[in-house]
Amino acid sequence: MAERRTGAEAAAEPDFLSFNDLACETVGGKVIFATDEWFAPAANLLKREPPQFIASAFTEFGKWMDGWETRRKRKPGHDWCIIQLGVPGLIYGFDVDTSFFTGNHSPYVSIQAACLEPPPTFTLEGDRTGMAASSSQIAAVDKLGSEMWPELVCVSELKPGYSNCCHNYFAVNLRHRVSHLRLNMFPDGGIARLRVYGVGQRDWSSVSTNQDIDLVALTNGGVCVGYSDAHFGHPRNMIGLGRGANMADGWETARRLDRPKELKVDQWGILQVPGWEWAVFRLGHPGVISGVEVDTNHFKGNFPDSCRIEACTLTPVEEAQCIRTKWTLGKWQVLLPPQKLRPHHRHHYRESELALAAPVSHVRLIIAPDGGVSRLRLWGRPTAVTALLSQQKPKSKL
Ligand SMILES: NC(=O)NC(NC(N)=O)C(=O)[O-]
Repeated sequence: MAERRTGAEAAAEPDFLSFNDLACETVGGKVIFATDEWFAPAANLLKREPPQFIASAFTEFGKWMDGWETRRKRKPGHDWCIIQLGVPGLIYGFDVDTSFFTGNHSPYVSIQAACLEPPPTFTLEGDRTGMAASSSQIAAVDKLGSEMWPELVCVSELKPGYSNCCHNYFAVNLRHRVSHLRLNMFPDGGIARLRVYGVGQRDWSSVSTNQDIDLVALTNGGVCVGYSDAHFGHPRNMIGLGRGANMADGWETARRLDRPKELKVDQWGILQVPGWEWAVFRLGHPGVISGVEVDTNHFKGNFPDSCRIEACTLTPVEEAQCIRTKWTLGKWQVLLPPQKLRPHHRHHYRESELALAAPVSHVRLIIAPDGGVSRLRLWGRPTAVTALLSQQKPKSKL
């Protein structure tokens, strides 16, 4: 479902919301332990879809709620759960979303983190509504010592889930790889979603430099670091796992208002328009790109007329400067020259169609004039970072 936001809402949002949700069920995130799931199971915390409320929905345990909701505690202690991230990595911030929990939201939370190698093997299965942790689950989870994990969010008050204030954002400063979280609610109550915004960190030592890999995939550490418009869908959706589930699982901009009243095309059939939309990604690892896929899956009446891709190499300091200046600076070179696009179609571009054969660290997808793209795949080989110091040369003049 598309999340439609007002300009004021977007302006109040922290920068870390552009990063990937490392805990989402669609990237393999799962809840492996929860003390109590009486009213609604903890697995709901990681659902991709925005929370919903169905006034008439009840279960045999109480009101059906789209989140994690425990029973009103009548004994000492508090409720907590352990979440295994789908993509281990660096965490920049959280959104503890209490949507629709009013009168039953958790008043306080804290979040602790650890990097567990190898990950614990226990898991929760099936519909857990009405359940509580069994003694064998408690014995298994006790071995993790999660009570002592470092705190990323100290005990903090939550706002109830009224539509204008249901997001509780927490920025994180720790720069260590995290694979597991412990979410504590004090003392009990409900939380609709936990979004864990960060950048995946994979172990590149196991990847051969002769192996083609999708360098921009979120599972490989790719991340969106800027965009012009995300009205109906955020560009980070394009680097998610597998094919897009629906239109909401892609990048979709608003219709541009500067489109001419009467449209004209050039000799290659590409629309002549004054404006375009763009999204910039940092690759999970710098590399030479030898194959591109632009997938307009589900975008049938709203696919872009054309796209092109540019690339460059940036140091972290240069990237920070570009972000500060909203990407008005840059040293972009053409990777994929303008291409006419088709609706609901996977477009593949081979090495011979690409214009750059040097290692790059960042790419910019440009669509004209506007529209939706479901997935962007950039196949290539990771290069040693030292290779980036060699000069980038365009393959041919375009
Ligand atoms: N009406 C309610 O939501 N009550 C209870 N919660 C659910 N889900 O039934 C509660 O006491 O927190």
